[in-house]
Amino acid sequence: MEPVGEPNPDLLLEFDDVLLRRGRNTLVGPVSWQVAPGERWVVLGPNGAGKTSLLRIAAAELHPTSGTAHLLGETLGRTDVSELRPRIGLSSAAIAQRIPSGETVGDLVVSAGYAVLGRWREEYDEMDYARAKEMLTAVGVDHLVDRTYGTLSEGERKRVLIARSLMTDPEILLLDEPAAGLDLGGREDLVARLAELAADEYAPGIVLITHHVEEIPPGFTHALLLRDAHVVAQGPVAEVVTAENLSETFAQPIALTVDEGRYFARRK
Ligand SMILES: Nc1ncnc2c1ncn2[C@@H]1O[C@H](COP(=O)(O)OP(=O)(O)OP(=O)(O)O)[C@@H](O)[C@H]1O
Repeated sequence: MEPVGEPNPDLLLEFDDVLLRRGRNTLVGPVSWQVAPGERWVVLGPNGAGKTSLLRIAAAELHPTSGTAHLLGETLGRTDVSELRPRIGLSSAAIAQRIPSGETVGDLVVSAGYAVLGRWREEYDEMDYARAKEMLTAVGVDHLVDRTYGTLSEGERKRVLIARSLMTDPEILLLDEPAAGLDLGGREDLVARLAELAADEYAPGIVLITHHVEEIPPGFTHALLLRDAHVVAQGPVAEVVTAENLSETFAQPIALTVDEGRYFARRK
């Protein structure tokens, strides 16, 4: 076996030749990737490119088949992931599906601090609820605190999930397609909130997955483009999100417009 290097304590994520296989399929990699504090990354790629699989490794939910994944100064496979996970904020469709529809928004956000879905046997104190309210305010849905999750619109749900993933004051925030299923207004609203979060110097490092360049919030600093499990390009967003790189990533000729920090793409 290759010797495993020590993690760099100054990085949030450090992937060295990370490869994920299931049977004969390579879902990810090999990917070498580093995310430093303060960076805001967007991971872009077509359906099936391996984005969610990559994010699940970053969330300590999957271990690489080979290569090394260091997360928050720990090495996957050598550390207790139950201690690592509260330090990682994750919002994904898989989490959303597990939420009981009768759960109130307040309880749902507060329970993140206890790494459980549903409040069931736990009792939370006022400080927890005050923090939950703060997180809901940060994404503009504090007025929904007493509503049940099942009664929320898709856009409201997405924002509540982001508030939930911020509850533990994570060192890194991982958002898997937060704008999926939103209408134009909902998307624009979410992009604006994420741009605010990106500009907040106290916000954690952020990795956001999307299929659409229109969903890249202004202020995001870096991009990684994935196609067929491979990295097409990665680095500073303006250098990476280009018509040429997008054409290669999506396997068709793409024209790109950049306007006031926003990106717009169409097929040529
Ligand atoms: N357990 C598994 N066994 C075999 N193949 C899998 C498994 N899980 C995922 N895959 C395949 O791996 C590939 C990457 O999946 P992944 O969900 O990471 O892609 P994605 O880029 O997030 O896609 P999408 O944009 O459609 O959500 C897909 O082709 C998927 O079918």
